[in-house]
Amino acid sequence: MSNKLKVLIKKAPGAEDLPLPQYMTDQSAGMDLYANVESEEVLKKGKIKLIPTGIHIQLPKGYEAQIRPRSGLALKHGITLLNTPGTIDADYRGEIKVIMINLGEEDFIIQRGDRIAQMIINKIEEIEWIPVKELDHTERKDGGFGHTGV
Ligand SMILES: O=c1ccn([C@H]2C[C@H](O)[C@@H](COP(=O)(O)OP(=O)(O)OP(=O)(O)O)O2)c(=O)[nH]1
Ligand SMILES: [Mg+2]
Repeated sequence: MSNKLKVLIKKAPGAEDLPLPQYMTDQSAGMDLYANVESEEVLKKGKIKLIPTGIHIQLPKGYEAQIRPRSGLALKHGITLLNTPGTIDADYRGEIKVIMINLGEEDFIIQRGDRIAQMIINKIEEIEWIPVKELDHTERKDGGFGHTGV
């Protein structure tokens, strides 16, 4: 057994033919997700569609998954994810779906099994608030939003 993090995964009914999310190269950060659509879906220019990926996962407590767009689809077709990065909570047991939006000039066809997005698993910190009246002084103070120039 490798020392990689083990994550339980279950295919959605009818998605048995789709591959599990996959790293496409040796050191890819993201695993590509596949479209679990019937045969094809048209994502019309300017429109949003929720596209299922055919997987349910059980992340260990203290982890999240992020769903991010694929840059090739963004650059070539103006296809991105509306809520990027999408957040998959460790207690979510539903099918992972992606909110796709077509910002390109043409309608875009999503075929069953197309690689539509990528998923990154991260460790997260659960925090507890400590309410105070004053915070630490810094040089920046409340400067932000380009206060150092652009
Ligand atoms: O791109 C996404 C984003 C979210 N989810 C699922 C997993 C996630 O754990 C759940 C809730 O997501 P989020 O917290 O972003 O949405 P919300 O609007 O706050 O819904 P909720 O009130 O259910 O938390 O929906 C997806 O399948 N795809
Ligand atoms: Mg939420």
